[in-house]
Amino acid sequence: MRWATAGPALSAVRHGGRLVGLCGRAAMPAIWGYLLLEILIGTQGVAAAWLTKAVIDGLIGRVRFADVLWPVAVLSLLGLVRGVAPLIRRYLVAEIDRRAALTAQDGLFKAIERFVGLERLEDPAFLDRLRLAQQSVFAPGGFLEGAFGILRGTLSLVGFIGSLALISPMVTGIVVIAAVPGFVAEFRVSRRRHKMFMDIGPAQRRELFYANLLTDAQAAKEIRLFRLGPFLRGRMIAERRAANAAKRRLDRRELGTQTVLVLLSILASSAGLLWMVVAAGRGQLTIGDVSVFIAAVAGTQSGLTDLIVSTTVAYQQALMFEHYEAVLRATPPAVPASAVRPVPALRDGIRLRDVWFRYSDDHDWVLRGVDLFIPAGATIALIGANGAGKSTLVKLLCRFYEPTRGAILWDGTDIRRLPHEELRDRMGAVFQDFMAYDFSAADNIAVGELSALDDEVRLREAAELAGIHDAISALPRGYRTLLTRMFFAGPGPVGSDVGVILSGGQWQRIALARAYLRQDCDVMILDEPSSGLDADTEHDLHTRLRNIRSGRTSILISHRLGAVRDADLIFVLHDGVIAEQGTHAQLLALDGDYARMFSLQAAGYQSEHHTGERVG
Ligand SMILES: Nc1ncnc2c1ncn2[C@@H]1O[C@H](COP(=O)(O)OP(=O)(O)OP(=O)(O)O)[C@@H](O)[C@H]1O
Repeated sequence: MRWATAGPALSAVRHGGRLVGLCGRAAMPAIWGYLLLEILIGTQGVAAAWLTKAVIDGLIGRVRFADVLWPVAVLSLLGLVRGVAPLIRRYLVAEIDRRAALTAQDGLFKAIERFVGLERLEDPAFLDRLRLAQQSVFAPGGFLEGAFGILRGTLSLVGFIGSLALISPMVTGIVVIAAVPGFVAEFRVSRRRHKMFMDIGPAQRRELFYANLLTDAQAAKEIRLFRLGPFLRGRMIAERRAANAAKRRLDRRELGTQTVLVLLSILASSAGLLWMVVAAGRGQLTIGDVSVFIAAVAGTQSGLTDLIVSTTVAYQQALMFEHYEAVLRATPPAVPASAVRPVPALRDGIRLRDVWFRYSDDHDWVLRGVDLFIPAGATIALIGANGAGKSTLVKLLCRFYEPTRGAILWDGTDIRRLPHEELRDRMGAVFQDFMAYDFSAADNIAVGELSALDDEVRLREAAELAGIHDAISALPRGYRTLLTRMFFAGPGPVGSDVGVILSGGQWQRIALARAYLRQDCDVMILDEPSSGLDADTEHDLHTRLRNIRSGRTSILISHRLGAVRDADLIFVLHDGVIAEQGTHAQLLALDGDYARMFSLQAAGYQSEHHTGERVG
């Protein structure tokens, strides 16, 4: 993967434009309001200083009461701006932040959906980047706050520096020059902080992993039985300590730099005030001038600090947004709906032509030139030892990975040339590691085919076929019962129902019900669909599947050879190639691996049967 390599400052400017664009798309009216307020806030300080001078000079010059009344009235109005504008600004900032973060988050997850396969989600470097990208959904709001802070600071500075320059160009020069090291130092710290966040990313992700593990109900059994708590907690704390050490180093450096800068700035303003006392003593300044001078020195200093802080915030957020942009760059572009051609129904069959596959260059080959043909309408079985590559092969069929060499042809067309979503729409599957979602029973079945989400009849039909309807009906809220104890079923804790936990076999039936929702699909993949089922249900499952799927293509993976013997074709995967293929009878006659495994399993059942008889 190629990440951006442009200089940080340049890329910050580039990202800045995009961040503002994103904020604009999310909350344009609020941005205009915010801008107006910043202009008001940025200019009111200078206006107040000059109005104060007018009042003081007017009073000393003994002008008419009416002549000082208008500056006093405007000063009161400015007081109102000073009091209320920051409150409204806070609301607008929060609103822009919320909206922009929502837009950014939506964009990020839409981009993640566009990944065709699983490789990225198994790449630690990408996952580190993704975590930072998730954090950077708040960057647009933060950047705008920084950018508008720069505007506010600049407006205020122009006014104060101008006022100061009118009274003493020399003092102005000293105060401004004293601020330059601050800018340089803050930029450096920002860059270091950004790099530090990238460096500690993996440690933070591991810490989160341990923290989640320690509170995960599923992991709790082993954690308690094997007394893993202190061990995992120790690792979690070690990761946190490592991250803390990196943060502490930077904080100390920042503390030192900032202390020096503050001293420099105090020195500059003290020099200015000293000059003012001398000049006022010589009668070169009026009392009004003195009041403007004092306000201008303070205003210039706070304006410069504001400017430095705002620039740093904007810069940091822009750097942070690089992660967001990098994830978006890594995703394939969205395909316009008009350009998508539907995948035609399978007529002839699926052919794997000399398929080689390994998960990455660092991994061994899993498949080493697999050639096989799955005729349309046939039930084929895939068998082989643990790790032989059976699940990998079906993952390739679903385009979760691409073959490293060779091709998979859908009626003669390379599946890489077919739109992956349409291809997957033609498939149903029960994966070996199917998901148990923390949803209701209805939702857990409907995930197999979302068009059935609110269709109780279809959901019930699928559940009946999978033999789980009765169990679901008996739950406290039937199909609406949550199949988790992570959440409340109702809106709040008091009086709300909590969910239930299903058994492993019941979950397997839920997964089957999902697949039944797609019973009309072209290709059904069943990867160990019956491993958790009792003997009766397993038999029932295979009979039902045979009847429902009769005439449709099915791929069955199972270690229980009794379950696959009725398949039209059985493929034995060994050492990354198809070592044997044929019907059950043909493979028994061949007397190879299949025959050996089958007799071994059959002998196991036989001996148990005999042992049982003896005991009985
Ligand atoms: N995502 C992955 N990344 C790297 N290696 C993987 C990945 N998934 C599987 N493997 C490796 O690929 C090989 C084949 O695994 P696969 O799950 O396809 O085997 P299988 O035949 O389905 O095994 P089983 O009968 O145990 O389910 C194994 O050596 C496994 O370690």
